Amino acid sequence: MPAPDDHTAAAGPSPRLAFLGPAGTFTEQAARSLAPKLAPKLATGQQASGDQKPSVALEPCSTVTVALDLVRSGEVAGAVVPIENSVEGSVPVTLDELATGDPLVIAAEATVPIQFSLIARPGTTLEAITLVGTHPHAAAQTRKWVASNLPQARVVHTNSTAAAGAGIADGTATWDAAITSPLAADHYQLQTLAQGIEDNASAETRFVLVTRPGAPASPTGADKTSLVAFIRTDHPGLLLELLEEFALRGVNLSRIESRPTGAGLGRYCFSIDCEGHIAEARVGEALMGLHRTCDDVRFLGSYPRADGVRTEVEKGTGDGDFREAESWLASLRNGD
Ligand SMILES: O=C(O)C(=O)C[C@]1(C(=O)O)C=C[C@@H](O)C=C1
Repeated sequence: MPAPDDHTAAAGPSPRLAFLGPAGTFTEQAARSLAPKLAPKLATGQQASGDQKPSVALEPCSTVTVALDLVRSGEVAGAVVPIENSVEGSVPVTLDELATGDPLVIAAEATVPIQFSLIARPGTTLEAITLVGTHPHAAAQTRKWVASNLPQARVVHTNSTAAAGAGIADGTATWDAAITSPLAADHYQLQTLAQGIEDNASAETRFVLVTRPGAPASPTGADKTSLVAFIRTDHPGLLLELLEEFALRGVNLSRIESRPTGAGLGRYCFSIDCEGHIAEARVGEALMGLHRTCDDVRFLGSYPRADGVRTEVEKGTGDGDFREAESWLASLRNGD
């Protein structure tokens, strides 16, 4: 179990929220914004009147796997982990952890704009840097800047961006500089050698709040549903059939990607986000269709979209349309 940082620790009965740490990760920023969703009454870090502790205690973890295992074992109420970056794509470890092991669900999502800084011990010059530490997603998002400004340097991957900064601060790092969030420089008392070094200035990462399974929050009209479909047998048109379950019911997909199941070469599952809530008929019917035709469907939660964009319900696919069609069918069956 990682030691909580002093700025995040809290004693007593506060619910605990794990996140990919250490302090200063982008995930910590997301965890702070998602914490109120775990304990809706009080926000993280907000001191209640008198001596009361912050409502949610943030628990930095060394990896996504460690954070999610703490949720599975019940040691924490939830975990915030990165799932998708607008430049580098999905975070495979998160998709795979959610697709396997004891079931977990997504309760909420948040997006964080991503800007990177190059940080090092005070006095370090760009010319002196031969090794740079950072998270693989951050390395991919700063590749061009590093090639132009640190052509002599090699990049080594760390568990998170802040872990690379922490390593320099505590003297355990083999690297001379770290690519981190701008906040990490202050936290680890390192010097910012360059800021805004991201190759794409509008990059953002989506983070999810993961909990043990429970009833999803009520529909808001601007929701997303996540699931993993494990196919039965590979055959021509399989992906088309899967997509048809959604298309026929007017359900728009916001993400679909195949991931290996680990059972052998060519054995894949599909990780899917679609617009809408499982409580809505068209989404429920699409899931039932998948349930009938797939080997297994893992429901990963229905939760409000971070961007608040309301789902456009196509004509003929609203809950009322499904109800009307059902009563029409019943009347035919009853001979009315
Ligand atoms: O290392 C961090 O600071 C993280 O929060 C992880 C993470 C990621 O997994 O993509 C988050 C956002 C950035 O894209 C880089 C790294």
